[in-house]
This record gives sequence, C-alpha cells and structure tokens, in this order.
Amino acid sequence: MEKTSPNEDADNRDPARPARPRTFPTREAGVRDRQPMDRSVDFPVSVVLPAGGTGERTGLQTPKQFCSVLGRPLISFTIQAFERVSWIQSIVVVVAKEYMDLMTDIIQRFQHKKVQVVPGGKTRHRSICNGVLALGEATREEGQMLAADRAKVVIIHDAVRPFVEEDFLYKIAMSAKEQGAAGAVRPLVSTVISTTSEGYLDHSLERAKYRASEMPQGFTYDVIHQAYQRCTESDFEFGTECLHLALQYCGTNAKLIEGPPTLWKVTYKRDLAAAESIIKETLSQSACIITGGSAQAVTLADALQKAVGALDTELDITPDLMGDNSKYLLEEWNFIQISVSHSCLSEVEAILMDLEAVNRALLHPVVVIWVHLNGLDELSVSRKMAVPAAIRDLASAAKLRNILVYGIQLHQSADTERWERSVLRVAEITSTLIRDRSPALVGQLLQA
Ligand SMILES: Nc1ccn([C@@H]2O[C@H](COP(=O)(O)OP(=O)(O)OP(=O)(O)O)[C@@H](O)[C@H]2O)c(=O)n1
Ligand SMILES: O=P(O)(O)OC[C@@H](O)[C@@H](O)[C@@H](O)CO
Repeated sequence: MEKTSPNEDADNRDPARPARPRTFPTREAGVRDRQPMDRSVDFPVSVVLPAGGTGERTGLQTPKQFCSVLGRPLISFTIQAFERVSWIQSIVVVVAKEYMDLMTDIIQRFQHKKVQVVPGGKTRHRSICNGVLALGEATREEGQMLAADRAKVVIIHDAVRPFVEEDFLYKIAMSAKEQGAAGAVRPLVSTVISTTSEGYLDHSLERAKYRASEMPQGFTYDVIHQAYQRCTESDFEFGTECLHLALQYCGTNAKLIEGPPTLWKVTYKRDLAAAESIIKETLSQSACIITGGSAQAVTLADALQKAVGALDTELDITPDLMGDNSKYLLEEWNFIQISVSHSCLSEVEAILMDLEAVNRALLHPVVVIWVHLNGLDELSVSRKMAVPAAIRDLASAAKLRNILVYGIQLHQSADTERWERSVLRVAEITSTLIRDRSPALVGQLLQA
C-alpha cells in the first residue's frame, strides 16, 4: 500500500500485522530506541569514560576502544550513547597520552559534543581519578566549586561498553543522587570458586548470592572525589571496583541496580565482532522503498513488501522523499529506489544528495539499493553495457561518504511464476545487502 506520508500506514496496514512502532536505531550503538524520553533531571550530571587501557586481551595492536566497528572507532559509539542524553552536561574521556591527538580527531570527525579529553594513568583507577579531578578543575575554572556542583552526579562508564540506554542511566543517576553511589549488576554466568596454592579447588561460592559488578556506576561528586583522595597506592595499583572505594573510604554503600544484558564489556577480539553484528542487526530492521509514483514500481514494491516482510525487515513504501516523506531521511538507514525501464541513475543521485544534505551517514553507513526493472522491450546493447559502469562509478564516490550503493536488475516477465521467482530473489538479495552492508558488493549490479 503506497502512502503519502509515513504516518498514514498505521491504519492502512494489513490488520494481521500490527503497525510497526516507529522506533529506529538510537544514536546509541546497536540498541533499539524507545521514544526519546523527556526525563527531567534537576541536578548536574557529568560522565567519565575511562579509555586509557591497552586492550591486551584482544591481542590487537590497536587498543580496543579505538578499533573500528562498521567504519567507526568503538569509543565513538559509547560517546554517542551519552551525548544524546539531554540531561548529561559534560563527558570526560580519559585516554593514554599517546592517544590524545587521535581522540581529538575522533571527536572532530564524528562531531561529538560536550566532550573533554584528559590523560589517563597506568591503571584504570588512576585514569578514572584523573577524569574526576578534571571535572572538579572544569568547575573551578568556571568560578567557585558551587555547592550544586559538589552535589552533582558523576557517572563512570567503561568506554568499551557501547550499549547503554538512557533509561538505565537515569536509574543510576537518580539512585546515586539519593544514596551517594549506585552501580549496575548482572547475574553471574559462571560459578566463582577459590583455589588452593597447589591449584586445586578450595571452595565454591553460592552463585545465587553473588552478582557481577558492571558499568555504568554513579556517584555524587563528593563521594567519588573523596574516595580517590583517601584510597591507598595499593587500591590505585590493583583495585577494579569504584563501589568498594566509596564504601571503604566514605562509608557510602552503593545501591545496586540489575542492568540489562546489553551492558557487557568488549574485552576480547571476538567481542568486537559481536558488537559489529549487534549494530548491523539494529540498522537493518527497516527500509524505505521509493517508487517515484509509477504503477509498475508500486506493484513491485507491494510484492517486495510482502516478500521481505517474511524475511524480517519492515518495508515502508513512499513515492518520494519530499514534504512529509522527507522524514525518512532522518529515520531510515536503508533505501530502495525502484526505477522502471529507464536506466539512468538520476533518482539514486537525488537520494545521495538528500542524504548528504542531512549528513545522515556521519555515524552509521547508509544503504541505497537501486532496483532496475527492465521493461519487456530489450535495452539497447550499448545502454545495457553502460549501466554497470555507471553504478560502479556512482557507488565508489558514495562509499567515500559512508553510503553503500548496490544495484539489482530484474526483467519484467509475462510468465507469472518466473516473475514471482524474480521478486523473491530481489527480496532475498535486498535483505542480505541491508543486513551485511558488505563493502565488497558496493557498486555491483546483481541479477535477480
Ligand atoms: N590504565 C587504564 C586501564 C583501563 N582503562 C579503561 O578501563 C576500561 C575497562 O578496562 P579493561 O576492559 O580492562 O580495558 P584494558 O585494560 O584496556 O584491557 P586489558 O586488561 O585487556 O589490557 C576500558 O575502557 C579501558 O580503556 C583505563 O582507562 N586506564
Ligand atoms: O577489570 P577490567 O579492567 O577488565 O574491567 C573493569 C571491570 O572490572 C569493571 O568495569 C567492573 O567490574 C565494575 O567495576
């Protein structure tokens, strides 16, 4: 069913399939968005992202926080998850001195806001402490350390935990404000045992009584600042738990809040692949078919919508991306342009210009698939030959702007069965291209 505006499909959609809640990948990496929340937080909240580690356990040369995920450093996804939260005032990223220039470049390249970079330390606690001190200095630079600022909440979150949602951050911030400290916990997956010096089992802990301490954690500024003022060199050198410092040195017992499974930390190389897969899955859940209004294109779009729907990608159909329909440019990550008979790529070029005008591909790769429906009349050989080269050239230029352009050619057929097989092939190819976002197939004109 073609619609004139993205909001109209709810009542025209097939009653068997409930209207898709218009949720889109948040700007948080790989986390399905709920509607943006209008939480009001009446106290200042800042964030410290420790990112000064070497990522030894990945076995990679590049520290994991700077490793590329879908063409973007992992840390950029985490920063994004925080900068999109309106009630967070500032973010301090703590990186090793030798990576401060790289971190500054990342901030500029991905247009991150509210971010300050400070040098890390030899251990995680030293890095976090540097971040907390920087928050204090920032406030002092703006004049006196105001009482309100002393009451502010500091959220501490490992920079290699990219999947964090606003509503959980809100819970942590509110609990930290009330209790002085709050932390995320998750059920243990493995049982914890202690071993003898000879390497034998000494005893095992009753797993149900224990939790894994995760991130984010929240503290009032005073508590975490005081904890780091009072802790020992041994804490700095060997400790891994900020909640412990709050209890040990400030008598502040943290409120523990069970967090979602998305809070996991990228630790090993395989975790980077897992993170990329989660983000791809989130980006590929919906797509928009642009028909240009032609009856043949609408027929094909309707057939595709039914076929691809079965492949678990929600498809919306629109005649264009103008007026109300321009909303898709800010909401979708995948576009399918159907061109009937004529083989020029002008409609694809128009989409690319529209996407560029809104800087849509800054943070995530956008997929544009050109479905070229050949009429029953044969294309002239010369025009047929020109098409693959044209899409290849257009796609290689678009790829530089993080837009992945693919082509699918199918031929009109009077034979219903043959036509249905072609449509199914287009649906399968489309789903795969959207899901995999493979750079290798960019610019190819695939035959359905
Ligand atoms: N001196 C350090 C060590 C760690 N971290 C940060 O603390 C977070 C969690 O630590 P972890 O996962 O252990 O990171 P690494 O220490 O880099 O990993 P590894 O132990 O494998 O070297 C990471 O964002 C890491 O960059 C930090 O800011 N400063
Ligand atoms: O120990 P690592 O440096 O790998 O990671 C830090 C984690 O231990 C830490 O983020 C949570 O356990 C909460 O304290």
